Amino acid sequence: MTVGVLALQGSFNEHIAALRRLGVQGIEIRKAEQLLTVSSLIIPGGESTTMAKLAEYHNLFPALREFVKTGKPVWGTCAGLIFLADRAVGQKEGGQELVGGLDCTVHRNFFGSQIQSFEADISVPILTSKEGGPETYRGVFIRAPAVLDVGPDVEVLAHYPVPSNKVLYSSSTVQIQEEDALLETNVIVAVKQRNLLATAFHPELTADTRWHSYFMKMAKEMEQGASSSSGGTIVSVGETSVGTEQAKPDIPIYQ
Ligand SMILES: NC(=O)CC[C@H](N)C(=O)O
Repeated sequence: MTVGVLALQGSFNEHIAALRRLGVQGIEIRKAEQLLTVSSLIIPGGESTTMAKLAEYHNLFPALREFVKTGKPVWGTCAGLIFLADRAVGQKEGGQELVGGLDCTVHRNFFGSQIQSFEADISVPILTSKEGGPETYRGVFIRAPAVLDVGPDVEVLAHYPVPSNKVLYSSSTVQIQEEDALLETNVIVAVKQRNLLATAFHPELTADTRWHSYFMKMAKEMEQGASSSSGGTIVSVGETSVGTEQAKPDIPIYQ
């Protein structure tokens, strides 16, 4: 089982380092044909308009769509979430191309501008039940998007409660109401739809590798489901493997 990391722009090195801490080798993907060499893919955070322009320039969109369509596991973080969404609002003038496949609408900069970036502990029951560890996960939200609505096949994995009077955008599911000013709105920040996983925050910038481990297990389960003859092997770096003791991080990360 080999993991590709789209390496056009953004935090692809940090994802590769997080995978390495789990003993998994991440392969940088810059060309369409390289997608044929990996069985799962991570689309990192960064700046989605720039990333889309680069993907367009390198004619990557058809191959990325094909990868998603064939049911291979893909995880989009932040800008990667925007890439995977079927619908996006708050885009720059002229819009931007999306890979799509994930039946949801995202708001590109839901939480505001770069200076409104923040960190918060979010409750992710599925992560705790599958990976153990603390009840909450430290989410790093950098000019983060959010999911405004989801289709029937999309599972919501995490919400971030925002005081309703701070919600900058309203839609059918995310609404601001004067009388609700002191109430909280549960904004969707992590979702899963069959082979697709998406988070509005940046797990690759924390020391906690549970999201990467969760994605690896999801990929492994899907691969085993797809081919009962082979369970797939993780390309290991050093002697560690998924779920074993973590090696010392080799890049600066938020603790
Ligand atoms: N940290 C991120 O990936 C930010 C994404 C950003 N909101 C965008 O439009 O691309």
